[in-house]
Amino acid sequence: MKRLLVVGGGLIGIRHVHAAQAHPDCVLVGLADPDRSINTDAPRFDAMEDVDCPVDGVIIATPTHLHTAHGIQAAERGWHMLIEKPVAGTIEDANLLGQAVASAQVSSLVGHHRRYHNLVQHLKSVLADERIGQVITVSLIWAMRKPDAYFDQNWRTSGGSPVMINLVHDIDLLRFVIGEISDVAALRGSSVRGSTRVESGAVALAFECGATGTISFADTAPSPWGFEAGIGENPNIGTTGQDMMWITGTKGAISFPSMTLWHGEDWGIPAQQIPLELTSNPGRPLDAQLDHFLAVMDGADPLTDVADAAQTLAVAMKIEQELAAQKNRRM
Ligand SMILES: NC(=O)C1=CN([C@@H]2O[C@H](COP(=O)(O)OP(=O)(O)OC[C@H]3O[C@@H](n4cnc5c(N)ncnc54)[C@H](OP(=O)(O)O)[C@@H]3O)[C@@H](O)[C@H]2O)C=CC1
Ligand SMILES: O=C1CO[C@H](CO)[C@@H](O)[C@@H]1O
Repeated sequence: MKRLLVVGGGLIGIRHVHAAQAHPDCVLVGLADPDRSINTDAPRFDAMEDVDCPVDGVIIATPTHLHTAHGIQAAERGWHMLIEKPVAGTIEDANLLGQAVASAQVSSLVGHHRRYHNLVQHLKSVLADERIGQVITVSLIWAMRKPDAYFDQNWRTSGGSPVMINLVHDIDLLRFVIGEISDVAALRGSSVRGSTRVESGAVALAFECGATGTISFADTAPSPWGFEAGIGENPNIGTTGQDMMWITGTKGAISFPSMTLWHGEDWGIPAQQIPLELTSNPGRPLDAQLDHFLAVMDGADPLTDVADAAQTLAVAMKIEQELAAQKNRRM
């Protein structure tokens, strides 16, 4: 039975608390968070430093800029760690964390939980099996309207760019199913809320395999299109079941998450829809991620560790830097 600690009990941390409490192979030793108003029956600590009981692994779900400090502390105490995404607030911080993990010889896993969704894994194998030939293009939309309160007087007020909070998931998804990203360019959208942070924009991507892609994103536009809306994986976000990603290749195309597969020839012949057998969903990605974290603590290879997640972060940071250098476009 693995002893788990959760640090940070906000929007995602409390979901980790519930997942750990429900898991038969681990016991939650506590939640460390200074906010005593959090509604939980887990044993409480005000800070990670106060934890005085044995711990095997920690889930770090604090604001992004604190991941490195908490991760280094965990490594020094010999605890394996699951760190929420993005792995750190800067590349320098990610490298420091990577060094601490390596020198303490503990395992790390980063919370890019979409990798555990069975449809994502199915898409990865469809592309790897070249069911659409060689990937040529990908178009992805992530657009939702987050409530104003989400950004009100907290760490997201100025640091809450959807690139670091949300696109980092999409970037990781693209790396996972298509391959490494070699180049990016980005344009900043208009500010609707009047904030200084990025709110929306457009990104162009080049992949090492030769494919190119685009991402349109906004946290100011209520829309049916986005991973969470399409998949229904986040209890706070309404599900529409609509596609949010369209991939073309030399032999056909596929849209996601409907996994609608098309085969085509030349322009005179309409593309044909090909039935694809889908396996039933084995469970929620956050639970599957926890299963994997427990295995990683026993020596399994992590699906994405600090070093791998730092590559996703590097792409997000490059986009963020390009956008930060541009003025808000006016409506
Ligand atoms: N994988 C996923 O689907 C998701 C991942 N995330 C990631 O998780 C992280 C947290 O995001 P989110 O849950 O939205 O943020 P929240 O602000 O909702 O939660 C963060 C919590 O950490 C607490 N906290 C702050 N400082 C400390 C500290 N030193 N020690 C212990 N606890 C502390 C905060 O307390 P207080 O409010 O009092 O400051 C708050 O309760 C981010 O990196 C984010 O990108 C977020 C959402 C979903
Ligand atoms: O990491 C995340 C943070 O923002 C979104 C909404 O709060 C989540 O769905 C997402 O997975």
